[in-house]
Amino acid sequence: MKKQNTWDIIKRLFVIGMKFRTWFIITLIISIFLSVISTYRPYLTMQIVDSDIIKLRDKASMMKHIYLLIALVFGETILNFFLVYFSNYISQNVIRDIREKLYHKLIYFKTSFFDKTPIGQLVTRAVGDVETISTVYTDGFLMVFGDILRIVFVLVMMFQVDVHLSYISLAILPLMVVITRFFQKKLKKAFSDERTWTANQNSFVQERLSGMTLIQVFNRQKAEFEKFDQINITLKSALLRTVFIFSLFFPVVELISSLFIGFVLFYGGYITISAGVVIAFIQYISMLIRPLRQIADRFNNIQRGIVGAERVLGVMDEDFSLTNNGKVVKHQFDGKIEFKDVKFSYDEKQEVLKGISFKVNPGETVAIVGATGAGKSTIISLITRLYDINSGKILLDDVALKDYELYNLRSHIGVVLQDVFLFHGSIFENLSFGDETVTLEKIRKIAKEIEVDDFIMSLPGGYDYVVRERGSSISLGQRQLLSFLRAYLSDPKILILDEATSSIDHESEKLIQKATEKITKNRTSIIIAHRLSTIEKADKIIVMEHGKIVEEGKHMELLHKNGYYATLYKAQLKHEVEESE
Ligand SMILES: Nc1ncnc2c1ncn2[C@@H]1O[C@H](COP(=O)(O)OP(=O)(O)OP(=O)(O)O)[C@@H](O)[C@H]1O
Repeated sequence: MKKQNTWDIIKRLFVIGMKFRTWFIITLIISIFLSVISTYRPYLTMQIVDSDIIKLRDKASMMKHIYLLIALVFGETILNFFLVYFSNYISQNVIRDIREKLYHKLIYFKTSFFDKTPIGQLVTRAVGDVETISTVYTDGFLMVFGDILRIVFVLVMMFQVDVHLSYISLAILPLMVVITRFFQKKLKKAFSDERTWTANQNSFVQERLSGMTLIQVFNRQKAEFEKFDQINITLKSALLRTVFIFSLFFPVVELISSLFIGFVLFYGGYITISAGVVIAFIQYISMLIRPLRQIADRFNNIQRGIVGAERVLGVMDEDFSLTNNGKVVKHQFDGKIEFKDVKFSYDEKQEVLKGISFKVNPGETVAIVGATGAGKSTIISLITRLYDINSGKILLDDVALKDYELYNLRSHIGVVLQDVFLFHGSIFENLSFGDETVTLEKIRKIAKEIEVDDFIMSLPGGYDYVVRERGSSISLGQRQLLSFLRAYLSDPKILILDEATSSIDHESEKLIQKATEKITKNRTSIIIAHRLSTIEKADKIIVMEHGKIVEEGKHMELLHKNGYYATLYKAQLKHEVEESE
């Protein structure tokens, strides 16, 4: 993430906020009115005390001024309400926009970005950090403008009331500026630490909650708790540092304010200034300190918002989306796939595919087998263009994969991934997956074809049955069946099936076998095979080892060869026999 200049961030946030310029202007006008009204109040009080009460003893004039004072107080209250409401209205709209843009950006990022970035960190960016940006608007531009305006008006009024006292009071300004700057610097670092450790904690908790079963079966609760505790302690220290700075700042400001008021009282008594002037000045000093302190306070919040904005804008500035320069758009594919000397690595360290070449003719079913880590699933990721290859060529119907428009390409490929992912929601929602053209009737028709309708209907509520997060409320086999149905629904020309390695119950296994036969018919299918039945019936078997193809052919041919495949097959067969005993 690039480091950004604070002013650049402020400028960018200002530009984003300008979308709501009408509200900005309305709030600005309210702010001006408020400054005028509030600074006129002490002046009026002075008039009531000095002129109406002490000098003239004019009851009628006093009542007139008191009514005006009451009107001003009410007016101020109403305007304050609108000021707070409108500035929050602007900020909530702005952050809604930012959230939308960020999420939009994220869902188009390429897979490698998510490989490298902890999900918890992204959750912090998308939720917590965005939230802090709102303070830039609620406490930011408009409020600071209002505060500055109030300071100017207060100074003008002070000079109207008493020039000498005004000069004395002016000394407060540089003092406050120095103190504020000092605390501000300390706070910037504290905020940054605070956000970093919040993100760390989020990522840790998110990951551990996802892997809770693992933690529990391995009895790692204590060790994991200790790790969490360590992060928690650091986060607490970071938060306490912020609190410490704040706790010191406010009493110091209060102290200065009290000292100045005391001095005005002393000076007023000493050179016998009128009571009204003293009363007005006491109010003016508070009115001067309040915006000064608020500005400091607001700057702190703005600072926090800017730190958040820096992180959020940083993610938004990154361009991690997969290049989609392909122009070829097809409505119909034959389904011929060809790999020509494809080399690929996830990172610079290790080449995962070391020159893979094979061909799948339209309508064929090809099984890919090999030991774990051989690179089988990687082939799937490359066909679906989750990653781009380093060298070589992948052709689909004789056109290079990257020459196809990406979303058009993916719309013709159906995928059943090894790790079936279901979202929290009904079975129907999981199957239609946001495609509004998919109706329940259509789903049921297809489900019947691959014989999974009965199983779905046997769940409480049938297609309305709500699957818990990640599909944890249904069995692995059932999840796979749903995943089959999801892939089959779009009637893809190419089907890619990454069979789960984990064994599943006999009933689901049978259903999956039947479904596989059905859905691979009349379409090009690539199956990362772990089951013997799939392997035997395949038109071709590709055997992989350490990122290379070591054998290729039909089941019987490969068995007769008595090479790597035969060894793998026999090992699997033995395993299956042992399991069934
Ligand atoms: N996202 C990733 N980032 C970095 N390396 C990866 C990533 N995914 C896989 N690898 C590495 O690439 C190699 C091939 O992995 P791949 O998942 O393709 O193997 P596989 O043959 O499908 O294994 P399995 O049968 O266990 O699924 C492995 O060494 C693995 O560690």
